[in-house]
Amino acid sequence: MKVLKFGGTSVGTVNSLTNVKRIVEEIPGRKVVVVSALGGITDLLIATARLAVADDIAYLDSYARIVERHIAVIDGVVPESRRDATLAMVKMMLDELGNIFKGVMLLHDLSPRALDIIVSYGERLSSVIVSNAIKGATHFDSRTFIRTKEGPHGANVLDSELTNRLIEEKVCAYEWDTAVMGGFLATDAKGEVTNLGRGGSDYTAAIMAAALDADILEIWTDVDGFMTADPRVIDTAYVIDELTYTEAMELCNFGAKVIYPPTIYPVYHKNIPILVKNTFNPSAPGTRISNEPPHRKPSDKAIKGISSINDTCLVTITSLCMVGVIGVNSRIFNALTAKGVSVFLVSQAASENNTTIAVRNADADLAVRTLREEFATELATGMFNDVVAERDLATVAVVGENMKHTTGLAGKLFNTVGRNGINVIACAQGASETNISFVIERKSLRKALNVIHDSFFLSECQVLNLFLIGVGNVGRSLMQQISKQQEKLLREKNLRINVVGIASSKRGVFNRDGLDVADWRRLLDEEGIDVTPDIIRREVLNMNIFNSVFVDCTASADVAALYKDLLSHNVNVVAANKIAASGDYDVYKELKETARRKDVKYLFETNVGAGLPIINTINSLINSGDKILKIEAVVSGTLNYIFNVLAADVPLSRAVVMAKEAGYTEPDPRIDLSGKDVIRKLVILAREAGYEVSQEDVEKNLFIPEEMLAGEADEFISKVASLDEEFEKMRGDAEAAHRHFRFVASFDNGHLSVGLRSVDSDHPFYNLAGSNNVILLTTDRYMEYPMVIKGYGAGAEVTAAGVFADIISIANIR
Ligand SMILES: NC(=O)C1=CN([C@@H]2O[C@H](COP(=O)(O)OP(=O)(O)OC[C@H]3O[C@@H](n4cnc5c(N)ncnc54)[C@H](O)[C@@H]3O)[C@@H](O)[C@H]2O)C=CC1
Ligand SMILES: N[C@@H](CC=O)C(=O)O
Repeated sequence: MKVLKFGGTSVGTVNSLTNVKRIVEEIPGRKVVVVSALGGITDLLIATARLAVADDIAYLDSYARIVERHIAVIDGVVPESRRDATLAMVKMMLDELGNIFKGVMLLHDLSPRALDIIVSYGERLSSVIVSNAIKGATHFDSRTFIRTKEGPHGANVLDSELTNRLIEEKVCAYEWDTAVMGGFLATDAKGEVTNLGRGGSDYTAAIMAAALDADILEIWTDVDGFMTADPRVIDTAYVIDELTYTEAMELCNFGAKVIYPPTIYPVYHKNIPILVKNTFNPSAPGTRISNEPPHRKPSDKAIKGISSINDTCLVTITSLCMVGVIGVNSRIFNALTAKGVSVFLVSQAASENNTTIAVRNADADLAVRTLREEFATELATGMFNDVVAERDLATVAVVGENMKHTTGLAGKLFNTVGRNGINVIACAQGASETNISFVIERKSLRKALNVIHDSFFLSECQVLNLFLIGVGNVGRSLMQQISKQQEKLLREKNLRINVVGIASSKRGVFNRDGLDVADWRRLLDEEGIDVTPDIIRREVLNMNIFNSVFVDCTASADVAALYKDLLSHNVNVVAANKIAASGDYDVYKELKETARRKDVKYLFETNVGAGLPIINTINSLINSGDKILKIEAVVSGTLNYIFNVLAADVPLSRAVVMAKEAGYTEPDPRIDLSGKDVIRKLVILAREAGYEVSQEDVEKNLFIPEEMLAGEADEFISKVASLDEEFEKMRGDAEAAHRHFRFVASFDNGHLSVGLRSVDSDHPFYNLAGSNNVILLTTDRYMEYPMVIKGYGAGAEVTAAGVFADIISIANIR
């Protein structure tokens, strides 16, 4: 036999009721159908009662809506043959209800008992309608067999013994094929109407399933089953196919509202499985909850789901005198129990110096007052410190039976949230190891849920959330590459590149759900806001999104100045911009140190040699114990290109324009022509090789007169033309002598220099075409034959590819 429970959304409309009718009528054999009130009716009943007691005549309109809703569904789902009889029954109940509202208004009295009676009409009405809608169904009035008694703090609790006996007498004793009854409803020993609490229809169904030894309890709702996390917060959350009773209990005790927590106890004792199904998608398999799901494998994910409470206050009691004193915790809990304060998390360090409890924000004042009263003497004598409450927090619970004995799980969990800048304020893990709960600031809840979901492979993919700053040559190329590669990375590497921010120097567009990079121009124009670097910083930090990467494709010092703050807030930084890595040494060190401390990345591989693997190679050599003794390099794509294209008919001024058009130069080409770009790169190389050097330490042998560099960038090209003749002569002489000009950077025995050199055909720099770069690294291990890295050293495509590689390296994919 099956017991099926249909919630308010399932019986809320003619359409959904039609589904219910179909689902039930297709089931062969005996079944019990438990229904909630029509969706929204319980709230409407309460609201109408409140209007009535407040003497507000608007209660009549509200009551009329209740009447209309019920009549409409009868018209829509009850077969014609039973429609009049059903209407008559329902109208009689609605008239009674109308009279009760009238009484409430006249008496100005809405006692809890009256309210219980009023809300009971929801299920009484819906069950009569459903029983008449379903072919061959028999209606049972659950008030006659679900019995409550008074529990702690005057609450109604199930009298299970009596209820089971009454079910035998009032239900089992009769012949029926389909029994339909209202959930939630009950009566007490005096015959007064009571109920099983909000959500109690699930509980009624579980009680029936246990009493009747059903084969299965089916909870029909409006979702496909238990999800790995709240899908409103995590768009990659998915339905869990199987859960144990413990896992389901842990999840729904802690925020997942799929089933009412007490539902699990009665069926758990009888080992009756629960199947959570979607009335609106009956073919979906749903979630099966049982003692030992048949398909569970040891290789299953350790974490089955995550749930959370967005409403937490931590109350802490501290004293150095608590150590070893027996009974402090017992006093805390007894005092709170006496006041009906529910505690859902407890944390006490082994030092016993303090006990922290988590309560709902609404209970916080009462909890603090209660504990201050309980420990009044200790507080007065200063033995105990004042009781403190920290509000506006959230609790996250990760749940899974496979967590048991999965070594390193808690470590990974806290590391993951910590790397994303989320501070864990309190935590608790029971020895059963099926739940790790921790408390964080409420504003970090979304980020925490996402990052846990992402990192524990509950999500089908890893996510990197990118802010792309700078939409010039490199930035645009990067967007094209991302747009082209996004789908493949997702498909083959389970890596989702989610661009959540794009900014030019003037406009920025930000959206945590992701932006279409292919459409960046329109997005900036139509949906963008005016930005400055400080606004960009605010947008990034306010979004507070997990696994975030700030990608700087500008040459702006103001943008580079944001890195420290971003890294401090656990935002990874990938920079094509060389300003930070080559500027003030202390800043460079601090950025690296901050990244290390915050366990995020500060990557700038493209700062030297664009897409060539130079910085990573130096890092690998150093980390494996090598020592860089000497660096000789041609690292200006622009200058190398210029010296390669100079010809009788291509003067210097033309070559500079060509380099700019090819996308090799810095936004301001004077940075290249003045040698500054090479100086920056040499400093970065030496620093990465472990030397504390600055741009001032570089000996400069430059070829553009200082005075030509003054003024505006645009004027520079026309000024350069005055050097054309001199350069043509130099070029002619070099050609005649079979020599090539190269602008060489050198680090040798601690000495840094840059300068123009002419090299002959024996020199390794002689054959260096186009904008190519070459780096010779002489190290302890590469002494006789230096390591050579050579290839394209500038250009939007290769640089963007290098930036992209830095970004991807932040994700843990292979
Ligand atoms: N082009 C190349 O071959 C290589 C370039 N790089 C570096 O990449 C960076 C970008 O170079 P390109 O794309 O060639 O230059 P670009 O001039 O084409 O692009 C820079 C972009 O940054 C924007 N920008 C400036 N200030 C900004 C701000 N405050 N906020 C947002 N955007 C801002 C500019 O409007 C411009 O669109 C530079 O730092 C350069 O040194 C590094 C390696 C190679
Ligand atoms: N302007 C630079 C670009 C790469 O860093 C160059 O010419 O090398």
